[in-house]
Amino acid sequence: MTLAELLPTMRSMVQARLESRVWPTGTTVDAHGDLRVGDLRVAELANRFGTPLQLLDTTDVRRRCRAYRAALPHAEVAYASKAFLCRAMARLVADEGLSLDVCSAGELAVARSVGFPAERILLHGNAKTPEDLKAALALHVGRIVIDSLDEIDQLGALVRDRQRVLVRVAPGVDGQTHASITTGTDDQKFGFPLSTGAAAEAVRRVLAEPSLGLVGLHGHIGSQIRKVASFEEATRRLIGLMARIRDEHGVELPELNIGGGHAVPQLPGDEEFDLAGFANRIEVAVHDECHRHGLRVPRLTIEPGRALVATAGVTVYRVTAVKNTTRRWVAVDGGMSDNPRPALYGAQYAVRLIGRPHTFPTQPATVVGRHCESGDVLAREVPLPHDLRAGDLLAVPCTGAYHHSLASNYNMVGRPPVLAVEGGVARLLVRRETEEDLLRRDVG
Ligand SMILES: Cc1ncc(COP(=O)(O)O)c(C=O)c1O
Ligand SMILES: N[C@H](CCC[C@H](N)C(=O)O)C(=O)O
Repeated sequence: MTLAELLPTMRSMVQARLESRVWPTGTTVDAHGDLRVGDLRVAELANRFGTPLQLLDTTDVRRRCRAYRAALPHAEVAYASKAFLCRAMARLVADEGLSLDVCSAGELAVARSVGFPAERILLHGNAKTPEDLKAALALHVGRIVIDSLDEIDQLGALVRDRQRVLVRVAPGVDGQTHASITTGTDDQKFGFPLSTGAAAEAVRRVLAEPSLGLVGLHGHIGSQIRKVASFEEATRRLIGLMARIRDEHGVELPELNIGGGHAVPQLPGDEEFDLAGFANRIEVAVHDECHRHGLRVPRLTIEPGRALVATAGVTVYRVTAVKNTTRRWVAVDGGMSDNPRPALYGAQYAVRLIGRPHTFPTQPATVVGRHCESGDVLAREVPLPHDLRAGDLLAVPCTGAYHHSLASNYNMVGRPPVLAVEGGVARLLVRRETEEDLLRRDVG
């Protein structure tokens, strides 16, 4: 055996695979704190591309796309692009044979720029603007998901030929997640409640609009939902409404879209979402309910966002200051402008020192950002080495979904770059936002 052949084996002997569910598959770390993602040294990438840096392990994304398609071979899997979108991501999703859920003319523009098959695009949104609707119609997107009675009139007036639509229903199911990402209950802004008769009324109005072709119902009950039973219950309720539509209008709808929202582990001890159990129980629920009502089985669509990209993302920060006052505050060069989730949803993160060995015991630290808000906290009281100091690198896993897409320019800080890592090769997907970028929009 040559040395080159032996090297991978020798490396794997000293590198421990990070088994934790929050890192991209195959992430390793050695005794020197050398973290490798996509077979690349993260500390080296941080030095080369600067910090904060958002890494996306595209092998991990592909693996998850394939796992979803394999688990639900007869269903349509549409990636909820709000979780993270750029051209490379849209191309990857297209290559993997998934459909795409977009929410604005902007997201549509990204999809269009890479020639994403329009037939496989769904347009969502509770407040679609005329520009959103016109862009979707100009591109001939496959389906538009209607979210208000106003939209029925607005869309009806814009459509030239005929547009296939779904009606978004709030099925009255509480997925037991954070209130700000709960969308299945009656008292929130998305969709038409089932319980009040609003959904049935919306269906009547759509059917009366000759330019709209109603093909199905849609129900997305929220995000970071752990229990399969919540999806099952929503599915059963939506099929119940399909049966009533058949009875009242003589129309059997061919599509049922139950949205996304599958939880991902945020912290190392969190449970993994039971995808196989979900696939099995939803299939059974669909068949049972359809059989009970004498309905033909509709084609199922699901719309995972977070579940496809969250775990593929790792953010790297550099420590700018360590301050011991009431507690140990560790300040980094990013913060709520690249990750507003702790402030918005109380989201929790694991944090790891990388790039150097540490022999000291850990001690609780609160990792804060650089922004002018006391709520700019990335992780509260997490164990970090006792000797942590300015200049150190910290890696935060599970930052692939709703990080770059929720990022802002608060305090005129440019958004971080997104770097794809795959099989030892790094590829810049989105470059760092510069001061020049920020000033370009300021035309006054
Ligand atoms: C209509 C719709 N589908 C799917 C999703 C994806 O949710 P998640 O990323 O939790 O899977 C969302 C959330 O933004 C949504 O609003
Ligand atoms: N729009 C999604 C939730 C997005 C949650 C996301 N913004 C996050 O950071 O968790 C929904 O309606 O369920």
